[in-house]
Amino acid sequence: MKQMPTPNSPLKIGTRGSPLALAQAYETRRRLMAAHGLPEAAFEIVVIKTTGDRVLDRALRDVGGKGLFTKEIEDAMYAGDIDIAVHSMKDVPTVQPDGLVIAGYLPREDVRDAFISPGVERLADLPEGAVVGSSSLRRRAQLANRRPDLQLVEFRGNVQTRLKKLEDGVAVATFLAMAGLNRLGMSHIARSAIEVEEMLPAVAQGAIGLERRADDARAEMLLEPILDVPTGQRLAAERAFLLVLDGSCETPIAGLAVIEGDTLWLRGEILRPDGSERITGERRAPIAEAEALGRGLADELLAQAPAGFFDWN
Ligand SMILES: NCc1[nH]cc(CCC(=O)O)c1CC(=O)O
Repeated sequence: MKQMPTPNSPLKIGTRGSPLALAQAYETRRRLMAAHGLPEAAFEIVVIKTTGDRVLDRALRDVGGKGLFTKEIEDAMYAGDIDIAVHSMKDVPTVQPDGLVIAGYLPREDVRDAFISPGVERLADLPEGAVVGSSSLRRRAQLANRRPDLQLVEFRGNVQTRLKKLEDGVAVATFLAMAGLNRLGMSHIARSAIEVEEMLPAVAQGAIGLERRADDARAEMLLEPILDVPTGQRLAAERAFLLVLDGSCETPIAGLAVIEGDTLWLRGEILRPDGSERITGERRAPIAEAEALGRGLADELLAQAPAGFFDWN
């Protein structure tokens, strides 16, 4: 007998409370309802506040530690307060906590970064010395590398806060993931999408992961029909790459795998935090060798990086 959720015993879906996190949880619920022909009441959305949500006054890399957006959610999963957790995979550490597994992923959204500016159409059109806002270490390093003339200022907060800063002239442009904008129905605020050849995205950008307890047979059965296999293959290569480099969302590492027939094509990049140096590479391998592909490319890049490459200087 399959154990389907009922209004008396709904499947509890844990998420952060940000508008993007909620949109991702609703999308997950919508897909589960459609896949199983179940009513909305079979799924309960439970909002959890994380350290990353509480700390708004500092750049997150100064708070320290990994998983600033995931730890409290995982604790709720252990406690049984939630059954599955919906994550932006870009923010999920590569080392999985004991007893929890990423069951798989929803179909991946646009992987590109968005260029957002009231007055400038494209990244390449920014005038000499322009002030741009970003708190992402990856984007800052990539911009400093490509355009050493630009002035970088810290930009945190939600989309509205950032747009207000642009309106107030604090900076002439900023950057967000296209995926988040699309999921929020806000793609119109992107002035243009930045092609991946111009700015390689973060590992796992645009991918939503679904986590569950390793021994939860009901959650496993319910999630199975909504998981996207190609996204899983791409993420396997990208996350293996990231694991070797020991990075997280807050290190200057970029990586993107795409599928070409039965082959995975992985591009990767590491930068000095100040953008003064960039090491790139690419490799192809059969899909079945996704993890070896990721590790191999990471080793190749690390072999070219002098000691202290990731240190601040
Ligand atoms: N680090 C925050 C974060 N985590 C995931 C997304 C966007 C959505 C995604 O990549 O799936 C964002 C914001 C951003 O980079 O604009």
